[in-house]
Amino acid sequence: MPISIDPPADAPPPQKHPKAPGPGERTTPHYEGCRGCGDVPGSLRLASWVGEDGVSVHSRFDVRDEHQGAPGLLHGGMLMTAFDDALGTAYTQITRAAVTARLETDFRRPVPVGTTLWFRSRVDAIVGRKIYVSGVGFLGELDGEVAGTARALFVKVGAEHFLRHGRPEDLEALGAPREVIEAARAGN
Ligand SMILES: CCCCC/C=C\C/C=C\C/C=C\C/C=C\CCCC(=O)SCCNC(=O)CCNC(=O)[C@H](O)C(C)(C)COP(=O)(O)OP(=O)(O)OC[C@H]1O[C@@H](n2cnc3c(N)ncnc32)[C@H](O)[C@@H]1OP(=O)(O)O
Repeated sequence: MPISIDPPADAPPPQKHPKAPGPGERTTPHYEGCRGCGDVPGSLRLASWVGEDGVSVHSRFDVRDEHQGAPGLLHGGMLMTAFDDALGTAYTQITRAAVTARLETDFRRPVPVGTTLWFRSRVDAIVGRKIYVSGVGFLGELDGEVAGTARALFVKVGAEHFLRHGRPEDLEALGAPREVIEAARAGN
């Protein structure tokens, strides 16, 4: 039985981080090696901007041949990747690193190759380490026909999460401080 990811009704509205970009500005990838939003081979190259309200985020994903699952159609897992990244980008405007604990996606319309998918994502609540985020994906234009919807729970983690489970060389490429990389190499 999955644990509920319904946001608590009485949680205060999330406030954007003071250093986050303002309305209409492009967001930066959370990690250049990310296959969702980084500028690397195999990436979906999701691009995101802060919404008019300064808190929500909208994102663009151009669906290409390499994203097919069935002939001429977007793979469902690729759509989930796009949602994961779009929803993740929404929370990074508000708070520090967190990882996806649960991601629920409803697939409402098939998405043909050549489509531009647009997403609107917002943080619904933050309670302790738990970040509740939801989003909608639209065919062709923001607020166009709905291709899918998603909800996610992200759980805040510290640097030790990446040190313990990731690879030192990736931390190095990220420009992490020397002591962080050495600790990772030593297995601490
Ligand atoms: C040093 C350099 C650092 C560099 C950082 C660079 C980049 C940052 C990276 C990413 C973040 C940035 C942006 C995000 C953008 C894009 C999205 C991509 C994100 C991903 O692609 S990320 C990969 C996939 N992801 C995982 O690889 C997670 C694997 N997993 C775990 O690592 C653990 O599972 C963890 C940590 C999640 C929890 O473990 P834990 O031991 O810390 O905490 P615990 O289990 O106590 O859960 C705490 C509370 O969350 C509730 N909870 C937990 N899981 C739940 C579930 N499934 N459903 C409902 N509720 C759940 C519990 O019920 C409890 O709730 P309560 O406190 O109320 O009891």
